[in-house]
Amino acid sequence: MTTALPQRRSVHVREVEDDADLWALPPSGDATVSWMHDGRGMIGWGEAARFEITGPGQYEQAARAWSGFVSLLGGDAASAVAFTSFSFDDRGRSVLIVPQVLVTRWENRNWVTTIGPGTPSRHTPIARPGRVRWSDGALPRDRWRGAVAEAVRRLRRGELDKVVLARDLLAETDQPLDPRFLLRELARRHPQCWTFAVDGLIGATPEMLLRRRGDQVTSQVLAGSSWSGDGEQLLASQPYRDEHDFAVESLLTAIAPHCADVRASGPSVLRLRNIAHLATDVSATLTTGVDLLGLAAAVHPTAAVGGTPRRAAADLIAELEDLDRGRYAAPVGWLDANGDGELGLALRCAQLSGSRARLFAGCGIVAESDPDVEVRETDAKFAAVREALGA
Ligand SMILES: C=C(O[C@H]1C=CC=C(C(=O)O)[C@@H]1O)C(=O)O
Repeated sequence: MTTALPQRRSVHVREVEDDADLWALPPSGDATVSWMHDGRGMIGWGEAARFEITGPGQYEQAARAWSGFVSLLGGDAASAVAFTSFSFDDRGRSVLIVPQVLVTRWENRNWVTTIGPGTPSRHTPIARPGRVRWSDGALPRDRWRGAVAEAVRRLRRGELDKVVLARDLLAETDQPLDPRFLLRELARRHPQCWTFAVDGLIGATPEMLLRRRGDQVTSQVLAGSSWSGDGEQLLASQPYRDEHDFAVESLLTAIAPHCADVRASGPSVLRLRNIAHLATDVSATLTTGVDLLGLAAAVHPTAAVGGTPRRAAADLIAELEDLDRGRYAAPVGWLDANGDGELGLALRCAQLSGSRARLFAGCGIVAESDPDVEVRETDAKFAAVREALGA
């Protein structure tokens, strides 16, 4: 684990009357973090602390790092928040960032929390990316279609029940990418989604993996998608319902040891700008006192991003996908000093680096899946970031 954890820090909270463009508040795109949903949420900048975590046990390592920082803050910890984004698996790097300045917007009121003295930095205007050039990622479209066809063969042979395969797409822009630009465009187009930014991973995810408030846990499982029509046809399709049920079942099984009074209601249809999903709402009461990160360790990867059985799906993904998922499709969000917070799945997102963006999109595959339909489903999922980049 690498850490930037300076001396004891103090926290200041004040309310500001300001309905300025929230996305223009960070002085630059670098080190901007966000978690916004329908005009509410948090945006921050600067780093009061940063933890980078690698290897096995990333959730436990992150929990230790965060509780160490919280005890350093002492009585001030109540208003501190960390933004986090996990690696999809143990091979990657997870990150936990405590912003120096945090603006929380709720019911049209803004609170600003500052940790430490804050370093004044020059404000740069939000920059547009200019022209965008597109190229293939790890697998060109037709080879990825072939990978899906092979997965379907294995599913039909009964080797597993469901697998989620993903592909990437590369964008190169005239100007260095400004995360604030992409965030603003995503938030404008996808108010129902959580517009997130952590360490250059930027997106607008529709999927709330886990929300913990005291002993209450909620989740909304998404799986089974349609980009045409109003999505009602998903409810009538047994393969889509099966694809969905595997994802719900994986979440329910993983939280069961920690919870009582588990309720699942669905599926219903969640209609988004470019796509519709089957959605099931889950709520439960915690009985073991496990914190948000402990729950994430238990549930990730659900079959919305991995598959069923989990081990067989992981093996098939490694064999067929040919992709480093990085932090795509893993938990992303925020946590507080009480172990409460929200973690979505990092979907409809891109990893930014200078003038380059790597976009990710995946699909749940079952024995009845049609590879051509799955390719078009990834196109519909890429559209969230593609449209925002091209704005
Ligand atoms: C893996 C992705 O979506 C998941 C979430 C909703 C619907 C999904 C689907 O229908 O395949 C996926 O399980 C993605 O957007 O990259």
